[in-house]
Amino acid sequence: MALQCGIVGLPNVGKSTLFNCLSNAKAQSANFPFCTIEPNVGVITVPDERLVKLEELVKPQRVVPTTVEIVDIAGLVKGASKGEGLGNKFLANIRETDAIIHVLRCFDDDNVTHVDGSIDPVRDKEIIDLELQFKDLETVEARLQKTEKAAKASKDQDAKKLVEVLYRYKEAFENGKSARTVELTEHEQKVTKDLYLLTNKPVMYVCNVDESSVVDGNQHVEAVREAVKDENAEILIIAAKTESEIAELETFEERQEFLEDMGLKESGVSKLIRSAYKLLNLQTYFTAGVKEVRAWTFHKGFCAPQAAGVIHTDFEKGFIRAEVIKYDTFVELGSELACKEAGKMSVEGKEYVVQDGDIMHFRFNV
Ligand SMILES: Nc1ncnc2c1ncn2[C@@H]1O[C@H](COP(=O)(O)OP(=O)(O)OP(=O)(O)O)[C@@H](O)[C@H]1O
Ligand SMILES: [Mg+2]
Repeated sequence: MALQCGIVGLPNVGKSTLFNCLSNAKAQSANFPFCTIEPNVGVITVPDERLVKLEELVKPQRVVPTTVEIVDIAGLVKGASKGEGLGNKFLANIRETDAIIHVLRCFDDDNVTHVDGSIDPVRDKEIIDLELQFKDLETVEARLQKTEKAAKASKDQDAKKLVEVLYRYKEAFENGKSARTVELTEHEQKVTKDLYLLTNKPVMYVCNVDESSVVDGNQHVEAVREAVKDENAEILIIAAKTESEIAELETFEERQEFLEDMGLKESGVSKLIRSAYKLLNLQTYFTAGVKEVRAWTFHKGFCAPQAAGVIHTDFEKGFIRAEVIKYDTFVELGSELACKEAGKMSVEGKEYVVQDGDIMHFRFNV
């Protein structure tokens, strides 16, 4: 279930720099547009304080965190949807991701070229949005051509519904709006599921700023905030270049000191990883044995057997029940045994919807 977040933006806005801070794989970062051509994929550990706490309490032989995949995609330019600047290839890369981290250049630096000659993140965002919308319009029109006639002639309600939604999408794109602004009922979602529209993917924005703007932002960040205020999307302010320098420091203490000097408690990329995880609609449950304390990723809304299947398919097939302790209770009482004795371990069946932070023990039979 490896879901991916793609880092998207214009060329030279700091995507690879950000990716480098995230991953140990050093993506090539340089001051010329189109430095990245093949997408770099990083499997990135999700920082989770709960895991640290559980380690203290359980003292296991090892601790295994959960991960999220992030892909550094090449910069898109105006005309990408028409194939400009290897646009089609890069758009295909975006289509393969499950969510978008849209990086916006919010730093002034005459030494770093901007493809459009000036710093204007709102304009930049619109360029990217437009290209993605153009591509989606193409997808929608192609689908209409294929299905419209047949849908009209048939009694198939799903097909009719599909055509109706396709027209709503078309109208949105023609008005410069993204697919995610079109609200759909459950049925409508079902019939349009296989469209895989680019502008339907969840999005968050990263304002890439200079070191001095990292706490309070700057006028570019303000402009972005204003421009996306109706999107209900998260905005993170990160000084990617500075963070990439911090990432080079040897020890955790050195890195922490540097961050504190900047006025930060934790690195921007740490926040970013957690936000990416949330954007993908992922949550974590734990297993906490003396051999191993481990974080597991599941989709929000998974029932216990599905969540068990993340560990092993046998766990799902032979699922009998799950024993669940809430994280806060575990920390409060200090051990599984104490929770059991206090009657704080619940026994749950197939219908149980697993919650973020649950400490799980699965009973199964194969
Ligand atoms: N916050 C920042 N302040 C100043 N310079 C920065 C900042 N972030 C990145 N840079 C610089 O901008 C240049 C471009 O960065 P990077 O290669 O990461 O861009 P990119 O978005 O990956 O570009 P491409 O689309 O061409 O792959 C590099 O020289 C990098 O050091
Ligand atoms: Mg790059």
